[in-house]
Amino acid sequence: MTPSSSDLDRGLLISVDGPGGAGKTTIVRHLAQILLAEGRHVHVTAEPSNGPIGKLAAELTPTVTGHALACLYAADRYHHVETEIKPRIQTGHVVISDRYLASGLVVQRFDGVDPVFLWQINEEVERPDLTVILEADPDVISERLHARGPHNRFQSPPGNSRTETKFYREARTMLDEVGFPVLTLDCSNRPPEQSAAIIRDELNAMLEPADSAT
Ligand SMILES: Nc1ncnc2c1ncn2[C@@H]1O[C@H](COP(=O)(O)OP(=O)(O)O)[C@@H](O)[C@H]1O
Ligand SMILES: Cc1cn([C@H]2C[C@H](O)[C@@H](COP(=O)(O)OP(=O)(O)O)O2)c(=O)[nH]c1=O
Repeated sequence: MTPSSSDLDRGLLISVDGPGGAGKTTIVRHLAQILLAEGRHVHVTAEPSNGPIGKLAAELTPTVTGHALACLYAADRYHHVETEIKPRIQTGHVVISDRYLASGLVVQRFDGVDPVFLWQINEEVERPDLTVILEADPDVISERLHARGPHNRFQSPPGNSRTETKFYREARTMLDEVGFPVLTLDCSNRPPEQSAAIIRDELNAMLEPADSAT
């Protein structure tokens, strides 16, 4: 489907979450290229953000755990929304965030934080127009992580990919309950450009009813 000119001017927030090594950063890059080629204004961002709280969260992730780290990531998310995400949405950009709310509902569970607490500290953040949750066979993820190298302490222990997939499924259930649009995408066997094209198609399908109603 070809987007209309009103689609191209509309600011949106898309988040891409999923286990470390699933392919988030790679797919975000391809999605941005596709949307830019269609004439959209695109802004790619990530969490932890580049702002002061994001930098602190990244720096403290190896040593700070549990509720304190969960609150730090949530604080970064609110600051990220106010200083970077909302201003870009307001100027008509499609903002693509490599990790966002769904990661906030999942990662700190490895430190034993209750998912209801995680929801409560995140529930006022900007609602994404589309939350993409990547899934991949845990053995495929382990291979990709092994080849790339783990980025953080949550990715090293064996079996973590399997647990993380389960946590993301539970996060999806929470997001479904509050009516957030979620696309779960298995990217075990798909090339990343194909996953990006599926996300673009989902986005266009979501925009269609809004446009035809005007
Ligand atoms: N669909 C894919 N098929 C094969 N390898 C992939 C695919 N997507 C990503 N990779 C590779 O897997 C590794 C992890 O990808 P990355 O995008 O960094 O994941 P994430 O951001 O989810 O941690 C990288 O080396 C990347 O090149
Ligand atoms: C957004 C977010 C990230 N994190 C952590 C997980 C990772 O350690 C780090 C993001 O690292 P990153 O390099 O993006 O991991 P990957 O690309 O392999 O997925 O931030 C949290 O612990 N909680 C959060 O809410």
